[in-house]
Amino acid sequence: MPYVIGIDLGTSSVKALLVNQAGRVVAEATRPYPLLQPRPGFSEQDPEQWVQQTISVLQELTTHSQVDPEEIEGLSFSGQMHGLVLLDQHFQVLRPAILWNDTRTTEECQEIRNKLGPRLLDITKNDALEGFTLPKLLWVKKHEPHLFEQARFFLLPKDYLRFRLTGEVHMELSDAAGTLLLDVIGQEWSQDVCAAFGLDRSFCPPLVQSHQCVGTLLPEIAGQTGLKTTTKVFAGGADNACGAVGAGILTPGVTLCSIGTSGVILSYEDQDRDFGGKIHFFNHAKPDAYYTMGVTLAAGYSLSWFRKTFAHQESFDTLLRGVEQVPPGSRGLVFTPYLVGERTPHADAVIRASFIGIDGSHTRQDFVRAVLEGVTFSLQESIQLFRQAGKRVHTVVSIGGGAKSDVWLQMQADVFDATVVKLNHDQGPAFGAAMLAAVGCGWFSSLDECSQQFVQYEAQFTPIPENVHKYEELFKIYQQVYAQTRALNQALLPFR
Ligand SMILES: Nc1ncnc2c1ncn2[C@@H]1O[C@H](COP(=O)(O)OP(=O)(O)O)[C@@H](O)[C@H]1O
Ligand SMILES: O=C(CO)[C@@H](O)[C@H](O)COP(=O)(O)O
Repeated sequence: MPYVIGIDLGTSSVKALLVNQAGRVVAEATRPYPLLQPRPGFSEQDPEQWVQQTISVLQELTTHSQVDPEEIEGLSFSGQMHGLVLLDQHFQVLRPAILWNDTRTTEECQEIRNKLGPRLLDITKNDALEGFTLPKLLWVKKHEPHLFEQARFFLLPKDYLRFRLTGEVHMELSDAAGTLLLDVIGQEWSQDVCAAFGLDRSFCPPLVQSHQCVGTLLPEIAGQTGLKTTTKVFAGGADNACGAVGAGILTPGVTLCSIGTSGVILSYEDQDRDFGGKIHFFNHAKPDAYYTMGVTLAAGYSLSWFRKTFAHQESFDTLLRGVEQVPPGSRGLVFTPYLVGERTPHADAVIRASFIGIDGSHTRQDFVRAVLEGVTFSLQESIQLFRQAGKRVHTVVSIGGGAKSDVWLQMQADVFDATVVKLNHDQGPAFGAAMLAAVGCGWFSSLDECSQQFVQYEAQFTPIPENVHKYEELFKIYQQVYAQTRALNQALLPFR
């Protein structure tokens, strides 16, 4: 039977899935890599680690799965968005990648808004936010001119990984949408934006569609991974676009909640819509389609930060043990997840997280539940924006590491007041990447057709009316914390 591989280059780890023609996951492998935080607000990774850990997960898939590598027809990618990988004329990486959750670029964002005015929204469909790629380019130009002088072009994380596996340089459309250099509706690099910031068009790599075949594996990569030089490589998509594909979000109606390092609420759009930059608007991995999205910067990261800081050797399952016994509201403890600043609905690089209401009787379980609740409230702020824009949010497909916990899934149903469903596997974006490879290989004529066979839901969580009511009250309290801690965090900034 033929197989495909989906690779998700996440922020905490790379995951790879081996998927058969019936859409079943027959093997999976994961390898972590560290987040480098040299200064508060800085967030970087070493692209070489992405490459080496990907080779390692592919090796594991071919070694442990018993599948003949000849039968693995193709592979594709999903990747953390917006990260800047700067390359010189010899394709050498010039500095560590600056990631999506890095907030050093507030000044550059203002410069972009000032220079482009309303054209920014017309062309790119988005506001200038610290996480996006263009502000990062301008930051390097200003603060590291000696490096910028050597730069010939830039790539995004999974596009760099694909380049290292194939030797071919491209950027894929759904990810290019998050650079602030793309004309999102025209689906081409914006000459206007490039010119406004003195960037030569050759700085932006050739654009490709998600399901497009861009080459095959380099001989040394085939040798190291156990795959074949004939394995076809398809472009792939932004992790949230791939998460939507993997969750079957290919028509309007159903909403996506993804809790990875970030947290995302996403909704399919079949045409251009104007949200005034309040939520992101990007190209989907499905041709000529789009999606809207609100982002919590530290969603799963809030839980992993808590674990690293207060329960270092424990698994997430152990950490979460007993939280179902804690009542909604964590006995009067509220957490806001602003560990690295925030995006939606408060685009604010200075705000930081709080626990409000700590009582001498609170236990660790209360704190853990408060973290889960705070992250979920933050996602509810995006759901509220969607509902205010006239969208009906009645069913939410939940994916990402956070969907591994049934307690968290039930909490999502109660806070969102919507039915929450989970997939029959726990790897949404990697599965979406595998679907792109399946369509690219010609197994299906479209992603919609592939989705009918591949996407299956396993469990459903319905809102518990009593909890919905409690969370409505608690959400009002949660929402006050941002405004009430803003000035305090401004004052604390010099001490960070
Ligand atoms: N068993 C679990 N229960 C609840 N949350 C979990 C569990 N395992 C992982 N997570 C959460 O998922 C996050 C990682 O999700 P993942 O989708 O792998 O992220 P990324 O794609 O950014 O690397 C962790 O930071 C953690 O908060
Ligand atoms: O910045 C965004 C979306 O705009 C993030 O969603 C990144 O794409 C990272 O994703 P995860 O690693 O959390 O899946």
